[in-house]
Amino acid sequence: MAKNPVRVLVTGAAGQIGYAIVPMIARGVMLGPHQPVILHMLDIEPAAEALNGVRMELIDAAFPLLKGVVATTDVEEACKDVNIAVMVGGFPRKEGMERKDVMSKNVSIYKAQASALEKHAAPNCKVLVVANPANTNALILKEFSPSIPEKNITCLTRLDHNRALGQISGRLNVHVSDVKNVIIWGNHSSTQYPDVNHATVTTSSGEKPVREVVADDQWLNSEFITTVQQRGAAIIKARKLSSALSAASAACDHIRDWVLGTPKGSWVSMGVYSDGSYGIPEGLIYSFPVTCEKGEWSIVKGLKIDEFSRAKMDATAKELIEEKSLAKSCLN
Ligand SMILES: NC(=O)C1=CN([C@@H]2O[C@H](COP(=O)(O)OP(=O)(O)OC[C@H]3O[C@@H](n4cnc5c(N)ncnc54)[C@H](O)[C@@H]3O)[C@@H](O)[C@H]2O)C=CC1
Ligand SMILES: O=C([O-])CC(=O)C(=O)O
Repeated sequence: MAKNPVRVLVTGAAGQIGYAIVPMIARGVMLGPHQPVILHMLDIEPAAEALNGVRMELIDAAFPLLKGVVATTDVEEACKDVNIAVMVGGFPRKEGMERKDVMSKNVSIYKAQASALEKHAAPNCKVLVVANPANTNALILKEFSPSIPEKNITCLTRLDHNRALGQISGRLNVHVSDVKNVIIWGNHSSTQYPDVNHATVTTSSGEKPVREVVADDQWLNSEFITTVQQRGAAIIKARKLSSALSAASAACDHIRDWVLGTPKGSWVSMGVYSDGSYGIPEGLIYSFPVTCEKGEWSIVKGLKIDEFSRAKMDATAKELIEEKSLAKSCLN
């Protein structure tokens, strides 16, 4: 029997990430090759003509899975009955800025869009916030949409997770798919902590700890971490624009694994509402290792945390607490 289409909202759809992600969604990269979709695209009035151009291109691409397109500048219309909301709309940072520098512009957008989602989205809509500062925007969205279950509001740290996998696979000269279970802890910012202490690599003699195979703690504890933390800035420096194809691809990975499940024996990183696991204060959207099954994520429990990791996990939590109060002051 033909499956009912899933309605997927992309905000900021006329922007760079929007332009990269909508064809991925329409081709089944996000929800699988047998799941029809209806795309809802939102942007603001100055981008209306460009948004219409994207709509025309989607028609011209004749995607078999694409059963409809809503392209609008009306947030209420955009949110109507959506099952998945990918929140990309906002202002990207430019060279020399930290992600929290776009805070005042972006948190007010997330406050406003929270109520539209709450009123109009389908029950159990899954929300992924991509726009920066991603964790804090997601927290604001959560606070202003009290009827959306907190488990349904997440932010994107999968790009950082994938960047970490990329760095390890490059260093070991192995396929990226042979490396798994890195962790991004904390904020999607330069304080994030990319942790390889539980990561493994598949070798000809079986699965081995990444730390043992890399055999260079000095590199793993310094250059590897800063490369992942600063990768967004390096892309901005090179492209004069922030990451878009990798961000779009990571957003598809995030939703796909959340909806369809993570492979047995592996986890991914997602920014989720802290339940106090690993001593991280509740009331923050913090990136944890998670597994997903039947459309629900769960934090991987019981991993051993050494002193080095503890300090880094606490430092990024501290930054999120500061961002939270800065965000609240921007909204006053
Ligand atoms: N979490 C992550 O891993 C990543 C996050 N980002 C963030 O994603 C966001 C989007 O990046 P780009 O696509 O490169 O930016 P962009 O500037 O190309 O596109 C953003 C779009 O959002 C639209 N927009 C602005 N206000 C809006 C509103 N109130 N409602 C709907 N749409 C609105 C703009 O008109 C524009 O078309 C930025 O905040 C960027 O920093 C970027 C890369 C990775
Ligand atoms: O760095 C930025 O501002 C864009 C972003 O979030 C990333 O590439 O990780």
